[in-house]
Amino acid sequence: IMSHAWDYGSNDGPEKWAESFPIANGPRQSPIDIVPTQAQNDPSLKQLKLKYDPATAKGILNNGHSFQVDFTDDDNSSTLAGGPVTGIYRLRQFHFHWGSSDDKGSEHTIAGTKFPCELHLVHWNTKYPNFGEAASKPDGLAVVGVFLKIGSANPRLQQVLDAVDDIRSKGRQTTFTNFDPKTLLPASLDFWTYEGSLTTPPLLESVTWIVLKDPVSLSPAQMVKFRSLLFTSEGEAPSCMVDNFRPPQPLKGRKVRASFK
Ligand SMILES: NS(=O)(=O)c1cc(F)ccc1F
Ligand SMILES: [Zn+2]
Repeated sequence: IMSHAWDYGSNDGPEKWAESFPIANGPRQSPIDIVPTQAQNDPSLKQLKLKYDPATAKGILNNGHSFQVDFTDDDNSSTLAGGPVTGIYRLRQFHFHWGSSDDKGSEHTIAGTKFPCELHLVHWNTKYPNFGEAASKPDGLAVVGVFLKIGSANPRLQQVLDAVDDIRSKGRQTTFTNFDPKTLLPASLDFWTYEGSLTTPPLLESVTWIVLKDPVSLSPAQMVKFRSLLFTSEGEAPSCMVDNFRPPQPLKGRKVRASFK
């Protein structure tokens, strides 16, 4: 079989990942269930500073596990600073996780509540030379998580979803430019933060998670659009890209801090 073939199905799904990626049972795995009453307000947390230049949006790709919008990251045009991190982190890509029905789909949960979709904006620490190097360091990555809930249509998200028809199958990509991911964020940047990992193999324990408290909305029709993507390549028997979320992992003594009261 292909080396390190993993998926979300019943055979090679999350319960099996530890066989190829033993870190799956590590001390700082993601996602987690966030319990607001157990999060500690930390007044030392700075305001989250996000600066995104729409000109850095480059392309949109179906990678067989999700779809992602990639950004040029060869300068500090699109960055994250402040919040729980020190230094400057560069935006690399954003992607989503979603369910086959509206009652599941998010990776993080809030006191057991699942959302139909979750957005991840992936940034890497510029103290390292590139994303690949940073991804193997304990302070290498910072991922902003945003919950999406069913409600009114999200016009900004529609620009992303309009590109989905061109990348239906695994391996398809197309250009995607002039997009400001800040328009996908809620009004408030209140967040919870904890030390965790990538939520897909290789599950590297290099992520400072910054999960926004407030969700943004999308319409049922927009949710259906996510579910029109395929895990499979052209020519393979089609398999709908749905339920591409890892369930919450053990906290193992970690503290979740809140930027708000
Ligand atoms: N879902 S995630 O934000 O943890 C993630 C980001 C990457 F860049 C690569 C793998 C991942 F699983
Ligand atoms: Zn993700």
